[in-house]
Amino acid sequence: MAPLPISSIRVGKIEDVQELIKSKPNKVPERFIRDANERGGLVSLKTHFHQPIPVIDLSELSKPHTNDDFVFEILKLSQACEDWGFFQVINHGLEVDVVDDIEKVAKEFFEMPLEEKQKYPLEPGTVQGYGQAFIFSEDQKLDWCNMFALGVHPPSIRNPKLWPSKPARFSESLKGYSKEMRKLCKRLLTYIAISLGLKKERFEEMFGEAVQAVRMNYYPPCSSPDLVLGLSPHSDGSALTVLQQSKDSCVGLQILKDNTWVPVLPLPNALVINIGDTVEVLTNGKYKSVEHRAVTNRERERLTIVTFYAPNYEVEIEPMGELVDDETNPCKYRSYNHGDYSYHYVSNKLQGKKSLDFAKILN
Ligand SMILES: COC(=O)C(/C=C/C1=C(C)CCCC1(C)C)=C/O[C@H]1C=C(C)C(=O)O1
Ligand SMILES: O=C(O)CCC(=O)C(=O)O
Ligand SMILES: [Fe+2]
Repeated sequence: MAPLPISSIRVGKIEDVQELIKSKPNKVPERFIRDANERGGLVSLKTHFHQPIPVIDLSELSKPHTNDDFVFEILKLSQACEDWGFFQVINHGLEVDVVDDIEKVAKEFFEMPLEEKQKYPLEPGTVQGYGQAFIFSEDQKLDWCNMFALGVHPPSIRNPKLWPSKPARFSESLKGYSKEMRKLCKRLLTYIAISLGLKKERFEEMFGEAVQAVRMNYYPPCSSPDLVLGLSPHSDGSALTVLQQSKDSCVGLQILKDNTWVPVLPLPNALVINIGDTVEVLTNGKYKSVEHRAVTNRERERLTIVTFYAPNYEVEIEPMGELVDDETNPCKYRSYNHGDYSYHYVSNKLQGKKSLDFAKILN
């Protein structure tokens, strides 16, 4: 995936949010203040009383496929993917140490002095390094977030200059974590295949050597959370995304359902999974990538660690034949190369589900 021509991109000064709040400004700088139509929006209050995002128990899915519990959980999974595009998984079997450790090193990374973090800069037009991605003009609003993103797998997408030497355990920890996340994504894709009535290896066989990237998002507290956004609304370009929220995380992630922003309440030891654009295309829209965003908190910081899992850049993507029917369910997306989609995705600002227009067949 070729980088964008950096010289043509003028992004103006991108202030580091952690540094900004150290000076305790009495007003949020203009560049972070969202237009009225982007702020707040309708937020569902229902979630304050019950938990609407489906919860999938992976221990039920470890049972023999003929077991009623397995079948019941697969049905729940299929409903979750169809109706929400999001679900949380519990009893995922990930070692506590692996999960805790990445959180610790990520925290240590963001707590380092700015000069240290700036040794790994995210250059305009790229998506790896420390800073803000998806900024393409001087008047584009900024997210109330510092992020650090790295390509992890295959090793050819790694930029070794951006893998930090401090904290000392960072690289080891990230490699160990990514290995476990890769296993989890492969496992989830087998269940998703089964839930669609496909053979369980269907996605893996198609994906080749899957691309995997990690993005660590650090949202400092904001004195006027209603004026800013932690992360702009978007859907993920991946096939599947796994989001880990730090132990003491407050609510921050919101998903757009029926025109309402629904907060995702963090569950202890759970991971949030969402369907990315690639699975939406492969399933001909049966499972949808859902628009989501992050909001900030007046008093509390928030840290999330996000894994994007996607097909190899060489792979041709199109709705799977099994899920298309010329009469009853015609093909809604054209065929394209996943490397081209990745390039398209990272070359445009985050703007809801706009990226997918790349693939939609418009009638
Ligand atoms: C800041 O980065 C992102 O939010 C992001 C980028 C992911 C990537 C890297 C950090 C390294 C190279 C590969 C890749 C583009 C995946 C979001 O990624 C989405 C977009 C696509 C496409 C995807 O698969 O995940
Ligand atoms: O931090 C969050 O809650 C959301 C992160 C996210 O959507 C992303 O990094 O793609
Ligand atoms: Fe996302």
